[in-house]
Parts: sequence; C-alpha cells; structure tokens
Amino acid sequence: MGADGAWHKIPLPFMETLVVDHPLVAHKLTALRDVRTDSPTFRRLADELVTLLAYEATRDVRVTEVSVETPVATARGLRLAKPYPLVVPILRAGLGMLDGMTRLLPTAEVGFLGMIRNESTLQAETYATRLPDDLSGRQCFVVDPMLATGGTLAAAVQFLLDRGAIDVTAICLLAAPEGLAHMDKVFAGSGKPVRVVTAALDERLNENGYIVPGLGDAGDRLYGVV
Ligand SMILES: O=P(O)(O)OC[C@H]1O[C@H](OP(=O)(O)OP(=O)(O)O)[C@H](O)[C@@H]1O
Ligand SMILES: O=c1cc[nH]c(=O)[nH]1
Ligand SMILES: [Mg+2]
Repeated sequence: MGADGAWHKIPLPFMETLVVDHPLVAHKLTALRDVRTDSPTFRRLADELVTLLAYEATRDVRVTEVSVETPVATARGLRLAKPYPLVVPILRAGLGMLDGMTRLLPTAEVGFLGMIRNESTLQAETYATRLPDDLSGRQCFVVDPMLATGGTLAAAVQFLLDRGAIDVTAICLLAAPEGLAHMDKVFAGSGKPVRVVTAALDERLNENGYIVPGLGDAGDRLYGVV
C-alpha cells in the first residue's frame, strides 16, 4: 500500500503506476461508468475525479523555498518552482480533465495534442500539436481519461520526451493491463521517469479495443455524441 493506504502500485518492470484508493474516487468512478449517467453529469464527475487523482499525481511537483511576511512574523515556506509544469490534455476527451488540473495548478502552462485512434487499426493519429518546442527542465502532466492499447498515450509522451521533458506523469481515469504493458515496453529504456496515475485498473480490452468493463467512449460520453 502507498502513503497510509492512499494508493497502491501495479507491479511493472519499469513504469511506476499508481492506482488511487479512495472511497470518493470509487464512488465517482462508479457513477461515471453507469450508462445511465448523462453528459452534463459525466463532465462534472470527470472534472472532480481528475482533481482527486491530481492530488496524488503531483506529489513530486518541484517546489522552491521562499519566505513570506505574515501579519505576525516571517514564515518560511515553499512555492511551485519555475519553470512551471506543462499540462497537456489530449483532445477530445482529455479536455474534460483540463479544468480540474488547472484549478489545482493554476500557474501551469497548457499545451495541446489533438489525437484520434483509428478505430479499424487502433493506431493513434495526431491532428493537432500545440506544444512548446523546448521542454528542457520541465515536468509534464498528460491528461486523458482512457489508457486502452496505450498507443495514444505512448505517442503523446514521446512528443514531450522528444522536446526534452524531464519527467512525464499521465493521469487517466481508467487503465487497461494491455495499455500499461505497452507504455512500460515503450519507455523502459527512456532513462526518464514516466508514470501513470489512475482511478482503476480494469480487466482487459475487448475485440474493438474498448476497456472492459470501462465506461464506453470517453469523448462521446463527455460531449453528448450518441
Ligand atoms: O489507448 P488507446 O487504444 O490509444 O485508446 C485511448 C484513446 O481513445 C480515446 O480517444 P479517441 O481516439 O476516441 O478520441 P476522442 O478522445 O476524441 O474520443 C481516448 O480518449 C484515448 O485518447
Ligand atoms: O474504452 C475505451 C477505449 C478507448 N477509448 C475510449 O474512449 N474508451
Ligand atoms: Mg473517443
């Protein structure tokens, strides 16, 4: 178990993977999965869940020592270190997690990746890239609700490592064993910390590459596509 039962790790050869164990996370995830949950509620739950997961996912965010004057005396404290982290939502579904992240990290810079999984090949295709060219020295947080085959997330993380990111943490609402194994294989030799923080490790992928039991297509459920 992790910090007093807050999370547990999935044993993988390389990549650190935390599953957050908290009754509020479990409660909200259960409602998110429910096919009867409508899009407005689905959006609210995704927003709330990412904030709960981000609390654990940002344990290693870099800080710097400062001192401030209180109304009473000088106090020593910490502030987020510069350069501030980069938050990268993967469009479309990652957008449903952006507000929850920037609420917790208001000074973070936001980059964007537009990616879509070709549903016949299950390969990720990138249609939009808005990232800083130079990420040297930067911590990055990628948000995408679903880690299924891992093709999308692996490509997204690679974009960031190629630009010099020093560590990348992916926050996903659900992960499949196949996706974690793929990420672990792809980044085993990268020499840079890549980690995943999620609310649940589901059973498997079905023949269409959907997470079982999962929650369906996250983008469609977020944006009312029926
Ligand atoms: O791990 P993978 O097998 O790559 O699948 C996961 C990806 O699939 C979904 O995106 P989708 O391609 O449906 O685009 P959308 O977010 O716009 O719905 C989801 O939002 C992830 O990005
Ligand atoms: O279950 C899945 C798998 C990929 N993408 C989704 O949105 N849901
Ligand atoms: Mg989708």
